[in-house]
Amino acid sequence: MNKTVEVLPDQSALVKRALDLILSKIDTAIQERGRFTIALSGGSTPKPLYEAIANQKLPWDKIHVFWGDERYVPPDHPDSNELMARRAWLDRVDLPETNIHPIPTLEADPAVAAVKYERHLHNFFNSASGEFPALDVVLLGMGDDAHTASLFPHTEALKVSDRLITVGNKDSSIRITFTYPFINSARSVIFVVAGANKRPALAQVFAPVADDFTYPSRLIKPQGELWWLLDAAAGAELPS
Ligand SMILES: O=C(O)[C@H](O)[C@@H](O)[C@H](O)[C@H](O)COP(=O)(O)O
Repeated sequence: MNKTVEVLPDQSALVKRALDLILSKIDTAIQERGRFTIALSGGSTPKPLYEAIANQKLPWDKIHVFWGDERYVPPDHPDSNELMARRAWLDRVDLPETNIHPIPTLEADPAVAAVKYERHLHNFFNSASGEFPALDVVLLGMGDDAHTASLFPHTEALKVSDRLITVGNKDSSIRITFTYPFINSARSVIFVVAGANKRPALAQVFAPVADDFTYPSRLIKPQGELWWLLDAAAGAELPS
């Protein structure tokens, strides 16, 4: 694992750095493999980043967008990560609809939706059950409880290591999420974290010893690149 931690002076510098890093990953992926694959995170932090990506001139037909997690709500629900990304980015560019791979959230049983998404991923990457295909980038946020994607502290989703996709939960609200081994199969995992409220969780995630199930972002140890992009409010107290 090749880990890089960068603390940027403020949120706009954080967004600019994340944009530049993602643009470089897009160039490399398209040069090397003819396409770029990214899994998006939800929440509030990435919205300005998605808006900034939408302002770029990019080979949209070579870019494929997935989601690393999703709230189990219809795609037109205000809490939907898909809706946020479409409004901030995808609806504003000529990215073909066939390049947008949302997590299904209309099945009565979320477990069926998880299996469907996993099957879709295996078909897209031409991988077999039991294999963990590598996306070019998995973009992650981190909650103030050190959760990432929808891998929340002390939940069953943290124990799933033989699937790509599983059902998660934040208290009683159901989520669909990448498993931590699938996140770790990415070529690059990029955390974008802002705000002083994230400091205590970051201290635990970066501590030499702490419980992974209490601080799930500690489980993210990709064999590829691990980037932590933080604003000063979040990263000020981290040991350099
Ligand atoms: O569905 C979600 O909410 C996200 O995928 C989640 O993992 C998010 O990244 C963190 O909760 C941080 O959220 P903020 O960026 O809003 O702090």
